[in-house]
Amino acid sequence: MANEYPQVMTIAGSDSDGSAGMQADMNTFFAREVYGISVLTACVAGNSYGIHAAQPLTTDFIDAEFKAIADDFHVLASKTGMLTDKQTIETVTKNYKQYHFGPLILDPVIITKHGAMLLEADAYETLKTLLVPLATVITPNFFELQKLADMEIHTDADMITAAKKIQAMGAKNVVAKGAHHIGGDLKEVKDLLLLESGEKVWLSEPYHDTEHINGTGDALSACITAEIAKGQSITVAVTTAKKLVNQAIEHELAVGHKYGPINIWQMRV
Ligand SMILES: Nc1ncnc2c1ncn2[C@@H]1O[C@H](COP(=O)(O)OP(=O)(O)O)[C@@H](O)[C@H]1O
Ligand SMILES: Cc1ncc(COP(=O)(O)OP(=O)(O)O)c(N)n1
Repeated sequence: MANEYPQVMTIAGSDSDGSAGMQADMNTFFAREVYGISVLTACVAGNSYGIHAAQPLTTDFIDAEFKAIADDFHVLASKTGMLTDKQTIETVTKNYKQYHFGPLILDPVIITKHGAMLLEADAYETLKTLLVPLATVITPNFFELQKLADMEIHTDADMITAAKKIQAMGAKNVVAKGAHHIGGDLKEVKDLLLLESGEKVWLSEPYHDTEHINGTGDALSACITAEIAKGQSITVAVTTAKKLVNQAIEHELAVGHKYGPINIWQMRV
């Protein structure tokens, strides 16, 4: 029977090494047993050593992808990834408002953990004003949190202040990642979930000392998207994603010669 299987969508760039971007999103959707649909925004040429080149797709082509999906599928939840520039953000916003693609999980990809910039600096304001207000969940990493909230973060209290600032921009629920960058204790990795109600939940998992952590942010936001599409609450979806990404980091996958991917097969259980 048509349209019975949970369908989710990623609006993201392709990462040629398979570790991050659309590839990580689709692998995560598969692992979490939802059907993944994709709007490709850009292509990245890279490998485990880093990113070599990036090419955005035209806005006309992105429009055509959205239309094709809207004409045929019943998307229950969606997520964003790499959006490159102002024009792409404007196009994504226009399409998101025009069609029905369910709750938006906004992964505000600005920079990878190895320092590659995936969003042009003059697009940060556009991201804040157009897409942040549409987000049911936003998942900034430590750098993105500071950029979006326009403040430095040194303490847990700063994390909370920054998350509240992003909520004030219109995002309903904020997952502020990477509190382990604060202080020297690397036994655990802590993220803050600031819920729409104002409740704060600290999510903690063991820290793993490995270089194979490409795509963690993508897998986390894709897993949240999948769990929400399956009907889970925000708290359960985020807690499940945090636990499963941790499992995928713990059982690392050795492919490539430098910074490898996480092991998304571990996210099936
Ligand atoms: N070395 C690590 N060990 C355990 N968890 C980690 C490690 N590095 C990142 N994480 C977790 O992976 C998730 C994604 O966070 P992060 O890597 O900061 O995002 P991004 O990929 O967007 O930069 C977070 O839940 C974070 O706590
Ligand atoms: C095409 C593409 N999109 C996103 C990323 C970054 O992925 P993310 O999981 O947010 O960050 P890292 O864990 O890879 O730092 C990417 N590399 N390529």
